Amino acid sequence: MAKIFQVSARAGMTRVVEPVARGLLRAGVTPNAVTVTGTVGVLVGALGFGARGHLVAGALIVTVFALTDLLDGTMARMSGGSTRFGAFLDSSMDRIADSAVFGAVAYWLATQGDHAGVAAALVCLAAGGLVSYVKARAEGLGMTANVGVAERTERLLIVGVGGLLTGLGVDPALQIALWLLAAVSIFTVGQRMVHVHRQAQKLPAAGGNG
Ligand SMILES: CCCCCCCC/C=C\CCCCCCCC(=O)OC[C@H](COP(=O)(O)O[C@@H]1[C@H](O)[C@H](OP(=O)(O)O)[C@@H](O)[C@H](O)[C@H]1O)OC(=O)CCCCCCC/C=C\CCCCCCCC
Ligand SMILES: Nc1ccn([C@@H]2O[C@H](COP(=O)(O)O)[C@@H](O)[C@H]2O)c(=O)n1
Ligand SMILES: [Mg+2]
Ligand SMILES: [Mg+2]
Repeated sequence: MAKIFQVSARAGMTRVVEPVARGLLRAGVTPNAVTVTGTVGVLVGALGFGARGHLVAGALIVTVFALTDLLDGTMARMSGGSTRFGAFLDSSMDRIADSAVFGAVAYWLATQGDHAGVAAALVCLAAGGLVSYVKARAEGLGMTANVGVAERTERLLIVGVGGLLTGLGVDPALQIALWLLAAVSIFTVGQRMVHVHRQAQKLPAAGGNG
């Protein structure tokens, strides 16, 4: 279901993303520059606006710059230059951006004295990081873990809608979104671990490596 949403959302964005990607390449911009710029933009939106309680502005800025994540890979593929370093940079920058988003939300809730909300944001931060770690570790061991109800796009959308609604005065939308996200993120860790376990059972035993 989550995969169907991602694939169709991505297909819908292609018409916008491809001409922009072509234009940027023509202007001499590199995919890595887009990856880094997108992350800096998310940091500004999350830490500069979201953390200070400007939730609507924060959510909108984060959305615009998070969407540039679709551009870098498209540019790399168009220029025939998808690189290992680019893939590493893209994933690493995603973790920095996600940490800033949930760190900003936790910080803002702390300034409001909402300790339960802070706890929910921290669970989202840790569980979201685990979702990605499990996949990275599985891929490092030659398996896959590209499954789960709460992949990155879904996680950003849930916190984004919650932040936007709370920013517009619909309380406690952000807190509800965070607890929901904490639950589905933990569930996704489980889904990925089961997926990896099934693959590992069919493979010969590894020598060492933890
Ligand atoms: C303002 C909020 C209101 C909500 C309005 C939403 C408007 C947004 C409009 C449309 C949504 C478009 C959806 C885009 C669909 C993209 C589908 C897709 O395939 O995305 C994949 C893409 C690239 O992924 P990568 O392969 O580069 O990344 C991988 C991924 O990170 C993996 O993560 P994992 O699943 O494992 O955790 C990694 O494992 C892997 O290493 C890595 O390579 O992903 C994206 O492009 C992300 C798209 C982001 C979509 C942005 C939506 C943002 C919405 C709200 C954010 C607001 C945040 C709120 C801040 C609040 C501050 C108070
Ligand atoms: N700077 C970059 C960014 C990405 N790539 C390649 O694209 C893949 C990710 O594509 P998305 O459209 O999902 O961002 C990534 O795995 C790399 O192969 C790149 O080469 N350089
Ligand atoms: Mg990308
Ligand atoms: Mg990315």
